[in-house]
Amino acid sequence: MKGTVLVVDDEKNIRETLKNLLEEEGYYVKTADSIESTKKLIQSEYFHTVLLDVWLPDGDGISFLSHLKTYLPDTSVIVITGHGKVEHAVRAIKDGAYDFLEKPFSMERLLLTVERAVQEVLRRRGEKVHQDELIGTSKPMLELKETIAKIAKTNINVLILGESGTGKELVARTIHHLSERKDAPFVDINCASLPDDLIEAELFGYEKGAFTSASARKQGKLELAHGGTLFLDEIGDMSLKAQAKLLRVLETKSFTRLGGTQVVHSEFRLVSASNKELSEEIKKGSFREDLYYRISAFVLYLPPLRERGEDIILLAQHFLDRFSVEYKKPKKCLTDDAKALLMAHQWRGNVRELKNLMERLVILHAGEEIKAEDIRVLLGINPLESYERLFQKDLKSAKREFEKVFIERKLREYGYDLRKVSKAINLDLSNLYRKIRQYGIEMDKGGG
Ligand SMILES: Nc1ncnc2c1ncn2[C@@H]1O[C@H](COP(=O)(O)OP(=O)(O)OP(=O)(O)O)[C@@H](O)[C@H]1O
Repeated sequence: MKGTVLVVDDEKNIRETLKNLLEEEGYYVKTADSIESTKKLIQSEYFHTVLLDVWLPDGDGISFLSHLKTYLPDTSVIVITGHGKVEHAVRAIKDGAYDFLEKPFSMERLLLTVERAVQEVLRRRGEKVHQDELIGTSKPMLELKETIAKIAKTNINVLILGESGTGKELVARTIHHLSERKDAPFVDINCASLPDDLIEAELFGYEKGAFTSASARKQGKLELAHGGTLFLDEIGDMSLKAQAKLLRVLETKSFTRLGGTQVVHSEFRLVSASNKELSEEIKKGSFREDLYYRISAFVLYLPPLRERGEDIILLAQHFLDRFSVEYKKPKKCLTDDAKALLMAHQWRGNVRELKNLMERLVILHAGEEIKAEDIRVLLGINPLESYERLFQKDLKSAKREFEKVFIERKLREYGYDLRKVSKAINLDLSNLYRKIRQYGIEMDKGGG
C-alpha cells in the first residue's frame, strides 16, 4: 500500500473516479461527501493525504481546513479549487494546505501531487509512519481532544495522569504535533527505566571525564529538546536528587552538564506523565510538592479504557484494520459475541492490551470473522467470567449459549477428538455431532 487517501467531494462521479484511479495506483482510499461525514471518518481513521473540494454542501472546505488539521496534524491536505479562483488557493496554502489543484486538472497531475503529498508525510513522520492517531468518540475522549487543541499552542507545562497503557505518551506526542514546536524535536525520557545516576546523565548530559566511562562530551535530553518538547514519562519515579535538579532547571531554564562548569540554556515545553497518584507520593515524601506545582500548570486525566465503553469497539476495529493492512491479511470484523466480550473485559492493560490482542488476532486468524471464542482463548479467560450477560437472557437461550461454550472448550481440551469428548462429557457421539452442527461450532484447530 502506497498510503491512505481521503477524497472529500460532493459529486458522486468525481469521488468514484478518483477512488478508482487512486486504488489502481495502490492507495487505500475512503470517500466523504460533506464536512459532517468527513468529521466522523477522521475520528476513527488516519489518512496521509486528504483531497478536499472547496465547495461542499454544508460549508466551505477552506474554513474546514483548520479543524481537519486539528485531528490529522500530520496529514497533507490538497485543496481542489475552481478555475481561476486564485484567492482560494492562496488562502488554502496560508491555512496550512500542502498544495492545491485547479479544476480542470489532468489525472497525471493529480497522481503526481498525491504522490508528493504522501511522500512528504512519510518523510515527516520518519519511523513513526504507523504511529496511531488519538482514536475515540466517547465523551471524555472528545473533551480531551478539544482541550488538547486549545492548550497545544500555549507553552503551559502539562501533566498527564492515567493508568498504564491509556495513551499518555500518545497524548504528549499529539500536543507536540499540534504546537508551534512541531518541527523542533520531541524528546522523551522514561524516568522509571533508568537508574538514578543514569537519569541525571541522560537529562543533563556530561563532559568528557565526568565519570569513568565518559570518554567524550554528550548532550543531555534537556539540551536536545531546545525549541521543542521534553516528555518526562513516569516522572513519579524520579529520585529526590534528580527532582531537585530538575526544579532548578525549570526555574532558571539553564543548567550545567555533569562534570562541567559551562552554563547551558535550553528553552523547551515540558510535558510529564505518571501512572502514580502524585499527591500520594507527595504525602509519602517521595515527590517534591514545589516540583509538582511547576510541572502541573495543566493536568490532563486519561480515564481507563473500561470506563470508555464506546471506544473499545472503535479502537478494536481500528487496530484490526491497521494490522490487516500491515500484515497483508484480509480485512477482519468482530461478531456480536466478540464485541460483547470485549465490552465486558476489564482491560487492566488498557489500550496497549487491546492493541496487542488485535495484533495477535490478525496474525493468528486467517478468516474474516473474529468470534468471541477466538478472543477468549487469547485472553486465557474462563468463559463464565465473561458471561454475566447470560443472566439477562431467558433460561432457554442462556442454556444454549452455555452449551455451545462448554462443547467448544471440551473440544479444545481433548484435541478435537470427538470420541474422547463424548466419553468425557457423557454425551453419545451422535448427539455430540448434532450439537456441533446445530451451534455451528468450527472444528478448526489452527485458531490459537
Ligand atoms: N486513543 C488512542 N487511539 C489510538 N491508539 C491509542 C490510543 N490510546 C493509546 N493508544 C496506543 O496504545 C499504546 C499504549 O499507549 P501509550 O504508550 O501512549 O500509553 P501510556 O499511558 O503512555 O502507557 P505507560 O504508562 O505504560 O507508559 C500505544 O501504542 C498507543 O499508540
